[in-house]
Amino acid sequence: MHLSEITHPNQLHGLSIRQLQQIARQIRDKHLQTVAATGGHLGPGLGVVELTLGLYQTLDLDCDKVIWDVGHQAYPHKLITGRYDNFHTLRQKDGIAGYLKRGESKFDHFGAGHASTSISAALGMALARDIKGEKFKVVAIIGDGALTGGMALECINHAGHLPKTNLLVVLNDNEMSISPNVGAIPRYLNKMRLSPPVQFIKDNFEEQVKQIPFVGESLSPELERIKEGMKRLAVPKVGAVFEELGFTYMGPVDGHNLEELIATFEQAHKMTGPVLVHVATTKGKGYEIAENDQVGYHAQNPFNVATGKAIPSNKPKPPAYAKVFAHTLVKLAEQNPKIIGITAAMATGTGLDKLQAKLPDQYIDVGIAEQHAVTMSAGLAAEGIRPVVAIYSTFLQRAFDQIIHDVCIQNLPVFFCMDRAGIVGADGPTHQGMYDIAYLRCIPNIVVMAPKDEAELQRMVVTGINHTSGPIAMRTPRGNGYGVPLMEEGWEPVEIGKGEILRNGDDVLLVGYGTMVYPAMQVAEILNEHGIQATVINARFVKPLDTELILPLAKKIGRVVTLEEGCLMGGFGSAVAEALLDADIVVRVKRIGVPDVLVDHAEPNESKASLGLTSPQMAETVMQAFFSKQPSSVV
Ligand SMILES: Cc1ncc(C[n+]2csc(CCOP(=O)(O)OP(=O)(O)O)c2C)c(N)n1
Ligand SMILES: CC(=O)[C@@H](O)[C@H](O)COP(=O)(O)O
Ligand SMILES: [Mg+2]
Repeated sequence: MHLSEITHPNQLHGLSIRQLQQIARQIRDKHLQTVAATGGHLGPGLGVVELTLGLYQTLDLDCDKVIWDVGHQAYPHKLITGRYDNFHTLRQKDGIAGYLKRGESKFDHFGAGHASTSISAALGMALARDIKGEKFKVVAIIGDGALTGGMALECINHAGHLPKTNLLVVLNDNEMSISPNVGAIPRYLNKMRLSPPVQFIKDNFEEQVKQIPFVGESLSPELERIKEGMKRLAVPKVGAVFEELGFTYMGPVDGHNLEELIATFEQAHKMTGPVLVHVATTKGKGYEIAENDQVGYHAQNPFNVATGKAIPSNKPKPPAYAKVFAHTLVKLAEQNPKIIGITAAMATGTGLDKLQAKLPDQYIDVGIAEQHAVTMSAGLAAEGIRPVVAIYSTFLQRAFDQIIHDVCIQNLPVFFCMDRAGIVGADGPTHQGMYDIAYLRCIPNIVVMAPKDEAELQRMVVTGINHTSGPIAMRTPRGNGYGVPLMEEGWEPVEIGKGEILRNGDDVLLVGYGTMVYPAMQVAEILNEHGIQATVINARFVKPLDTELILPLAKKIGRVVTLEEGCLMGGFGSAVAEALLDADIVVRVKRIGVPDVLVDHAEPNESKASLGLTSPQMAETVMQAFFSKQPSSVV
């Protein structure tokens, strides 16, 4: 059977190991060719091909439920659940999503994107099953990185207390998060992977049994079961933590050995209560370039399969915001040992790997633990350290209470640097940085700001580190800056609460925030072509808003447009409208931003066009709102 003929995972039932190995080869090839063409997550999925096939052969996916943690590794799952034919649309507008999505397939039992949710979701389904008196199996598949997330441990604590609730947790242990995994849990897992008793049993057991006179050969069919039993004898040393927490621990299992995987899962399904099968895999398995650079091939832009090199873009790009941020942070940290950069398992994405390389003593990776990162930073700040918490806008959502409870109520100087704020593109609705303006500006004591470009970013980093005594947050977008001239050092801080006028005009006031400032200037140019003159303000701060600058101009001009790359509900435009209301200034206000919708995966510019956020579209919006121009087709 060829992979392309599989539209239902139950078609794996009855296939021989050889047939499964053949399908595994086809999955790897399809996975590699597709990601090389579209970009996406490579290493994670290549590492779970046998795990997926082995597990699914032991399940009945007409009733059993599988919940993948994060879901970035679930491309093999997608390929055997009816999405082979349109897999080439991966992560493209209206195409296959990069994570599981309940609306995309009946086999996507639970969506994700953010880590550490799978066991909780699976336990919920298992409890529902038992309440309804149904009998399906529920399996959570979680990576060793995701296991460092608090939610996963909260659920292990809960599930381990439910000896009658059947739940299988498959731990996909490849010793990697995006970067090498960190913390005591991965260290413990590694000890289990390498534990002498298990190693001995794996390496010598079969040979030893076969040499037993008379019975040796006849035991072969039972070997797997006996071996598993022997390993369980070793369990007091191996898997003790999970056993003590109420789970039956099995493993570690070779995650690329189909026979071992199938035998183990079949054993696991016979057990009652919570069971954890520890599977040892290699991230990027089967593509040597990815195996040798597991960090670099966690995710990739389109690349050449033969060389592994990214497909060169036709024009050189300005530096990424993350790179500029990291350079500035390192420069400031070199002058002040109290500056500590903190990441939650996103060293490469935030650029903090540069700080780690240059000043390792001023760098902390807490694992996938955003809540812990924030409250730990509050502790650091309470003792006079300057913590710089670099967490993506979307992942910082995890720590909303910690920001209030541990940082802002205590008015501690923690600097939140939120990369990937705004529309991120292919990662889709779970990763869009839509809500940070709204979720931060409502908290007392915090300063909230956004640079108009990468040069202002450098100035704001200085402000955030050296010119505040309380909580402060800065948002920056995914991707590259505008290529504006950058200073190597000596950056002038921006004054808190102060915006700037970039252009004057009497017909309409355009107030831009962050990544919408340059577009606001483009809108002004388009309006100018229609004889409409705009004043453009770079607000710089949503909290405190520069009311001294904005309100008198609003009153004088009488027409106000706010522009933001974030949710309109409670966002920057709401802040300006509230300030006008509070000042009893009655003017017409048009807020431009992301309406109350989820923004699906697509190229950022495609998403902006869908949302009416391109500069021509925004100019049209302004003309329709204030200058009663008849709607025309916007090119
Ligand atoms: C809450 C949260 N923080 C950070 C991320 C970014 N992220 C995506 S995958 C990943 C590493 C996951 O490691 P693991 O679970 O071991 O899966 P692997 O990539 O090794 O297969 C991280 C940190 C995320 N998805 N969710
Ligand atoms: C799966 C996950 O959450 C990360 O790998 C994320 O996709 C990284 O996003 P960036 O590519 O924007 O760093
Ligand atoms: Mg991992």
